[in-house]
Amino acid sequence: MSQSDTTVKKAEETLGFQTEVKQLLHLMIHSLYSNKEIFLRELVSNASDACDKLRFEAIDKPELLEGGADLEIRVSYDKEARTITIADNGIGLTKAEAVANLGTIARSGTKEFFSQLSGDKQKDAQLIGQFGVGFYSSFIVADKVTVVSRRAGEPVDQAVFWESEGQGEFTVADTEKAERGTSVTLHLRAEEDDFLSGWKLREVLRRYSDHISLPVLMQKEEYDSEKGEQVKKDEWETINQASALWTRAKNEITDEQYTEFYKHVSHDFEEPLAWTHNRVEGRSEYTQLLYLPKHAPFDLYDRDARRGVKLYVKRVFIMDDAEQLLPSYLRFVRGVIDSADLPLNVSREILQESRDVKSIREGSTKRILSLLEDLAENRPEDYAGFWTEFGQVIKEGTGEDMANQERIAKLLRFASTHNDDAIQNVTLADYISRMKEGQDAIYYVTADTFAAAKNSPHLEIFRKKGLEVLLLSDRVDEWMLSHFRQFDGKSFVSVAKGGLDLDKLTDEAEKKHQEEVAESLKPLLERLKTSLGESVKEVKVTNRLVDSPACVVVGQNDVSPHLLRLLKAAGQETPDIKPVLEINPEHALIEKIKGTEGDAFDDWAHVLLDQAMLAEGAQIADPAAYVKRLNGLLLKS
Ligand SMILES: Nc1ncnc2c1ncn2[C@@H]1O[C@H](COP(=O)(O)OP(=O)(O)OP(=O)(O)O)[C@@H](O)[C@H]1O
Repeated sequence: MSQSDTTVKKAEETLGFQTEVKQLLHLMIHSLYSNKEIFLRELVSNASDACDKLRFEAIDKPELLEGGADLEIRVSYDKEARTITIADNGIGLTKAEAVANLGTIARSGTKEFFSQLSGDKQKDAQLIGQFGVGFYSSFIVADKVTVVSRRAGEPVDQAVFWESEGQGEFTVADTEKAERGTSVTLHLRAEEDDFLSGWKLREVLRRYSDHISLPVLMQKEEYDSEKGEQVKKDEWETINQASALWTRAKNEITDEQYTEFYKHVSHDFEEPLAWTHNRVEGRSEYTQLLYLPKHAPFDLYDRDARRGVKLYVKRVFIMDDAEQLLPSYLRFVRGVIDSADLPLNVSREILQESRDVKSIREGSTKRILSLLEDLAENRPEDYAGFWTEFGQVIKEGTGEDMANQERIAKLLRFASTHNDDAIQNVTLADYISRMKEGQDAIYYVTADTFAAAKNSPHLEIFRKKGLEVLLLSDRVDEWMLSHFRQFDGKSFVSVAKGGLDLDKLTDEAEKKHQEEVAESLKPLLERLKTSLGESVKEVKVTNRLVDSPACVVVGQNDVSPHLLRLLKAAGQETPDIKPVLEINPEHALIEKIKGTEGDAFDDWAHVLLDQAMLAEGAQIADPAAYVKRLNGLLLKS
């Protein structure tokens, strides 16, 4: 007889799953079948979290322990009924919590997650893994799941019964439960008999629960020669090490255990990229076990996303997502920090002001930076993968963490004209080692896209002179450069701003020639300014162009056009900055314009300006007028 048949049930009602749950269930059953064992990891992980939560709540309310402080997880199976049960004596669920937590997904990033699914099983399995499968993974092997739970502190008859076949709906009812905590029973699908074996369950559970600090128990078994099979005994035995992984000595922990622990704390499906495990003594005493994930979560840029690491105080779980323990630009780091100094009743507010937390944050930041430096140095391919996933967030660190700015700067990777492709793999040290004699600045161009940066007319003279330019097209770049002005004594200089001083890189004969040309073009410059009026601040001759007839630049201290566009897109007020039009005296079009008069000259002047704006990636004030003028000129030529 199965559990649901024997349980007292009152006020039974049937409710529908949230649409997203239905979608997730369907996808999971189809995509994760080859990883079906993970349901055990997820359920044991939930049971362990539930015990952690109880231990924490019991600090203030010891009565919640109801006299039983030994927290544990029991796993059993029933061959006849074809069920597996995972039971914990943790915090438990009320009926309302069961309906909310086991019927919906209320998580940031849910929408992005569903929009990224492709229908390709392997890719989707990867994505689902990153998203976190949790409790619902039970349905990979079960065609019915029954949960009976009582929240710690509630009376025996205030327990909840929850059951579902994982299709569209679930049933909830009031019931009774003598022991506090949660018991999850899986009614296995016909083809899942493998799991109905003490040997098989032990094998999988050892792998998935060895890092958990709570004991995981199973009934002892003995071979009965009369029956010719294993028989269960009344005695239970602990099948895992049951000591918190981070408290063990490094040399006693295998990579597999580190990896499993990561999956437990991060809810990630994949292996971590790297980790660092240290016991820190001195001003502040704590243990840190911190991991770098391989892939960025969906909600890396979501303000409400969960971030941060788990905080323990003397091995007692205190809170998830303790974001104060690491700076925001390291928000992707997962793991555990166990402090020996903080009080057990520490709150998020206290964390914000605590000196111990400050020293933990500083220490942990340094450890992560060392881990990244080590990765960059010794596992460059892995670092390249890391950079693709998290590089933009690391760039935030240049402004957020001034104390470590130099170390962060060395971790940065850029695209540049040296390779001319979008892969960000140039370090600032690489750039500096290739600087030309007389060059004292690090040149860069910012644009909305890599293509716009790479094809910017501002780069022409740099390409001609063989000067390398960083090609910046991440949203965070402008922000970064507003905080990060120098590296190794060299300033960052935008190639798109006025006052570009290439003097030292130009020889005397060339300079003389430029001066003569500029002098001879003075009348043309004045005519252009008169024709363009208030649309431009000034018209000048430039030596920065090679193939293009003209470009627009802003003053050295003005906001760049690219930043202006970002600000506008973000709905912010923007200063009204008029560009300077710079013309290329060597270009055939400029030669041609010189000889025109009247309306034709006006048309040329405006076409020149609008083209320069377009090449910059800017919008022009009157596109229709531009097209009309251009067509007129084309017809005449
Ligand atoms: N054994 C349990 N005891 C008490 N509450 C539980 C238990 N199992 C699940 N829950 C509740 O149900 C919620 C949903 O669980 P689920 O495993 O789906 O997601 P999760 O653990 O929060 O996140 P993730 O998807 O990242 O694993 C949990 O957050 C918890 O509140």
